[in-house]
Amino acid sequence: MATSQEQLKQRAAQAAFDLVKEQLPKQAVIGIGTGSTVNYFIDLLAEIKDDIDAAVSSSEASTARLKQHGIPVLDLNAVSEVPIYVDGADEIDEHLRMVKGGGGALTREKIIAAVADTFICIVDSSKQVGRLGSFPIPVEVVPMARSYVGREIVKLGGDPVWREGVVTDNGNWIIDVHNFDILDPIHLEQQLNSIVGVVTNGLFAQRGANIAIVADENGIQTIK
Ligand SMILES: O=C[C@H](O)[C@H](O)[C@H](O)COP(=O)(O)O
Repeated sequence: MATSQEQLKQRAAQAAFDLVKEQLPKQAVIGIGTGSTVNYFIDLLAEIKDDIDAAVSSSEASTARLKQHGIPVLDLNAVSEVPIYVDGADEIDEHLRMVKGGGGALTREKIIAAVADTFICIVDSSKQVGRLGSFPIPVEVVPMARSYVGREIVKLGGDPVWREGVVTDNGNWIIDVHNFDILDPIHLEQQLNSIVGVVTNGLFAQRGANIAIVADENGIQTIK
């Protein structure tokens, strides 16, 4: 019987958990991303909650799940070192650059990723792409700038679609940008960031992952 996508996500989370158990220093703070794949990881992390100091979390949803398991969550401002950050992705390429933010958590994710020494990305193989951009690029905007940012995105060649009704944990809105032809993800990430009113965007190219754990039908592939 074919392995379901949920089973693959679970396997990727298990492989990351095994790696974290081996590599995370005792009583360290671990960075936790957001999404259905990371949820499996959080559930496993509960097994070693006494061996870690606490977590820093990229969303209210992950914070709630961590706390349900009795894992303390610290404000990032109280933390100077995050040795390992574990998160999923919507797309990942061979250089471990990613598109993230399908769940709207991109800004806090990018902040924790910036602090972390090692970013471990956990995905099922459907997230692997030759070129980023089939998944629309999420852009978090200050609400009053939505239309302006949309017009600027059109000038860059993208088709902006407002994710109407969604408010991020930071009180902002999301624009999903379709049809970008992404030849240089780092350049586009910078261009999007330089539009006034943009808080952050879901291209994780300047700071990609250090390790990708990819689960497919045949097992686990670890890419560094
Ligand atoms: O905002 C959400 C995050 O960037 C997620 O890490 C990403 O959308 C992948 O989520 P999932 O593991 O549910 O596919």
